[in-house]
Amino acid sequence: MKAAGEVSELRAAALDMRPMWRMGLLLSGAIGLLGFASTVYMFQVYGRVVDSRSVTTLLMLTLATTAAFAVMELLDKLRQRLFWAGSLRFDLRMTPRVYQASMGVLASGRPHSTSRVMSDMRSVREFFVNPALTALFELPMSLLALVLIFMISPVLGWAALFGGALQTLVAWMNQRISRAPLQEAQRGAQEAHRYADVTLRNAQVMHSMGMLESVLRRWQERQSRFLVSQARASEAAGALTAASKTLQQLMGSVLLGLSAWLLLGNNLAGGPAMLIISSVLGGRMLVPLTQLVSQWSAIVTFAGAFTRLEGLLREIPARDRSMPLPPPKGELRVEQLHVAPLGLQQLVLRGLQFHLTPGQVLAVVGPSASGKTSLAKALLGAWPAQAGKVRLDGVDVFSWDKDELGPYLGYLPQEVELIDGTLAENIARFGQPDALKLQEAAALVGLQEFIASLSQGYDAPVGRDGALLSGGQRQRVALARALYGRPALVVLDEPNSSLDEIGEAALLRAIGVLKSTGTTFVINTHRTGVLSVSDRLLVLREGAQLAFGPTVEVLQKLRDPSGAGGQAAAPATAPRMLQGGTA
Ligand SMILES: Nc1ncnc2c1ncn2[C@@H]1O[C@H](COP(=O)(O)OP(=O)(O)OP(=O)(O)O)[C@@H](O)[C@H]1O
Repeated sequence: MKAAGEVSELRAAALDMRPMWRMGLLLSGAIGLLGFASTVYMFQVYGRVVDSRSVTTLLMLTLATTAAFAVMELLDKLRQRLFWAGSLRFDLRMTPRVYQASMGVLASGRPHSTSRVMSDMRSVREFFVNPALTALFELPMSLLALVLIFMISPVLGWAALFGGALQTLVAWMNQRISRAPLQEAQRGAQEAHRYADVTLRNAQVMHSMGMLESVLRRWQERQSRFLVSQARASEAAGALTAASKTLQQLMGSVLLGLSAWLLLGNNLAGGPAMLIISSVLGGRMLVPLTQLVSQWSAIVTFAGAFTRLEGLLREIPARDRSMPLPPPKGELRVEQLHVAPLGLQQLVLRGLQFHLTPGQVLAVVGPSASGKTSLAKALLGAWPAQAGKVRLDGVDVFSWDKDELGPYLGYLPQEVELIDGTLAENIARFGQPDALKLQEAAALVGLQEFIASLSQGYDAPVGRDGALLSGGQRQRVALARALYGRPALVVLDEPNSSLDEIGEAALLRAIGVLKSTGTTFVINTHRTGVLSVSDRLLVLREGAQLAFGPTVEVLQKLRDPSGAGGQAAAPATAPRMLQGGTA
């Protein structure tokens, strides 16, 4: 929860641009004042020129007014540029942070649309250059116009104020009427977006199993729901936008009529010129309000996007970069760890407690859904602990800055994800590839021959999601990425699921090599091969720690809880235990 009075990151970023807002206000003031040039011109023509009948005066006044309009145009362009630059600055500052938060939610496995988040970011960025924002900056000029009308005649002033109140009422009604359909349209858009995202990710499965048509039908249903509510929302907002424009025009005529009436009764100071001036001022006064009404859907879209982004950033807080920590050595301590998936309350791990020294290999076993992947996510700091801690060299991994900690961690997820790019880029985690480290990682997982056989070698593309590689090759590349640079802690989630015998032998060899140089391993597995290189064994069941200790001892205990059996029989129990049995 956000503490009372605490400013959200987005608001803070906008507030940090105070000089730009101030300049925007100043420019809007100047533009607004110059906008009165036509009124002044009119006043002067009716007064000075008509009285003096001087063509020179008329010419000079015309020139001065034209110059005023030229300057106004220039200032308007300047203001546009200022807000464009502001939107760019805001975007450059906040997009990486929003992207990181979005990735954080994605990593948690929750349904989430990054493209929706990016479209929210675009809505916020584009609001900087929306006429509604300019209208907000021009509101002080409305006030000035009102004061001038009051100065001409209080009767006109009150009439203008009444018009302003009516226009505000229209804006309020607009907000009331269009809020629900606009929100519904936004929700619909979000749902259609998310659905499109998910289906795009699963295009291969859909295509090969002929699911395309039914999926398309479902998407169309969502899309048409969104389009209908959008049309409803625009219709609701549109009706009042027309009313607001009519009101603005009517205002000019009402003030003109009232001024004429005042003039007939000799109650209008300034004479006939004031007829036109008050009418023009009345119209001008309502311009920003009309603009706000006509841009209402943009305002609602902006507000919705802003609130959603604030929620996202609150959920995935920025990590503290203030104190760089020394590189970890790989001492892993898990203390009374309770974990729930990111954003949820339901615990999937309860009370885990173990300790690994640098260079130790831990095998984590347990039946499906016992919490192995959840533990991997918690160890990497992707899921926060609800209670307890995961400490790497004594430091809580969740609060450790990911960019700082990342190079010291290796992770092979259960579902291998490669990124469109070259082999070198993927293995080197898209950083500046180091030739020696690349070769070492490739050799460790037995990939060097395959890479040498490629005409482009390390520069060969892997394709989208690694589509140009076989399943086993993808897993080896991902494994090489996890081992690149000899991280202090490597977490492997089912590393041998797509490996053949040679691949598995290479994996066990790689673990042996890096273990001897101090890398700590945590390996989730359903297969027994890994047990031959593991020092410790953790058995999970339904999110709880069933056993932890030296591999042979745990196996022994599981086989013979009374402690009567011999050690030699232990490995034979492994296959059953990996399926979820305890003996
Ligand atoms: N993102 C999530 N949201 C909600 N529940 C989740 C999420 N991820 C996992 N779970 C739940 O957490 C529990 C443990 O899942 P986990 O993936 O950690 O098991 P596992 O031991 O790795 O299973 P497997 O061997 O099948 O991969 C399951 O009951 C699962 O439903």
